[in-house]
Amino acid sequence: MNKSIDSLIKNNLSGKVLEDFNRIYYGKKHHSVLVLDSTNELDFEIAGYSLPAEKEQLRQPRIVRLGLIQHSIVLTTDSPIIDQRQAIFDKVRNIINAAALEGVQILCLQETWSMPFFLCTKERTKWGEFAESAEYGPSTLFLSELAAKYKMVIISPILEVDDEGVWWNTAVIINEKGEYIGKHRKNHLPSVGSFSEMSYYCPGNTGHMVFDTKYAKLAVNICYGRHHALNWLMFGLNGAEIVFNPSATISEFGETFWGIEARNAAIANNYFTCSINRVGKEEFTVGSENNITRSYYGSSYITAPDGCRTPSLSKTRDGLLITEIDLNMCRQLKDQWGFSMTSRLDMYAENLISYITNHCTNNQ
Ligand SMILES: NC(=O)NCCC(=O)O
Repeated sequence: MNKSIDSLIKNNLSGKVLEDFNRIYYGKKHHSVLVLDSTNELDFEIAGYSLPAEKEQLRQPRIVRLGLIQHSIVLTTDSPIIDQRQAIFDKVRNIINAAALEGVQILCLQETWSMPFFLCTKERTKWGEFAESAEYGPSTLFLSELAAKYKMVIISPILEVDDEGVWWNTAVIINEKGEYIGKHRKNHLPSVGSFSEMSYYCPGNTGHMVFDTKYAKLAVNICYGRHHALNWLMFGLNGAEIVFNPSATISEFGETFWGIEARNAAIANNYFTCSINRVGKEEFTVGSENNITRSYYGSSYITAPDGCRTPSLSKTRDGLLITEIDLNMCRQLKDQWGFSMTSRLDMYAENLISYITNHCTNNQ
């Protein structure tokens, strides 16, 4: 089924019933739709919302415009690597230009955006030239120019190869001057079904970094890390106001979880979460005749600390989701719920140490 729940609801409910559904499912504030300047003849979906905070007497709103891009690959995966990458660059440049027109200040791309997700083929050598330097690779250089041109912070998840030739699943952070300011490497690697990424790279060694950018304190939780609640927790403890979850996942793996895990993390950690999933079909020929086909379901969306969320982008189309948020909401929800006071971290730390000690001892 290629219809998202959002489109099914919009096309089958109306009036008071639709209003009640929206209030309960999305939360009270989500439907403030942004008026967009972009023209209609774009060849991708574009949608804009706002997730406002309560007005305060002493603090001005801290309004930031976020942009999430989901896109398919352009050429077939047996095309020359340089052509595949350039075709994706050309598509993404077009969408970033539209994001700039709409005033996007922080933009996030999907997991390993500048290549097909060949990590399902169990092959390495054939695809090795997609791996690139985090600081100086073609994807970083391409986006740095756009970041400086549009004064946009850009999060660029890529396949990194470091100076020792080791691969990592890495999100590069580029600031609004087009400067490389750091990277986060994927903490949790899947070994489930056709997702067996441990044969490609190591679990990340950058911990839970939070990047204090011009517009917000942000962190990145790459794809499979969304299933690990403590992964989300640590970004929050380190001060993140927005956590981006660039992903590449298919319906067979937890599409029912997709709208739950990042939304729950936003509520539990009093920050915004941004869920970006790859979209479109990708076909690989492995060996002489084995073909692998995968379809990614997009459905990117954003959740606020109060649990209100935007509708998802399409399950099948390239898309740009623009959302205007007020970062004051993070503190407002911290004050309202007092999770940092009631969290009992010392108790959990003690119990975790004891579990690990006993568990590891038993396993030796
Ligand atoms: N890229 C990735 O980590 N996919 C794992 C499958 C999932 O967690 O949905």
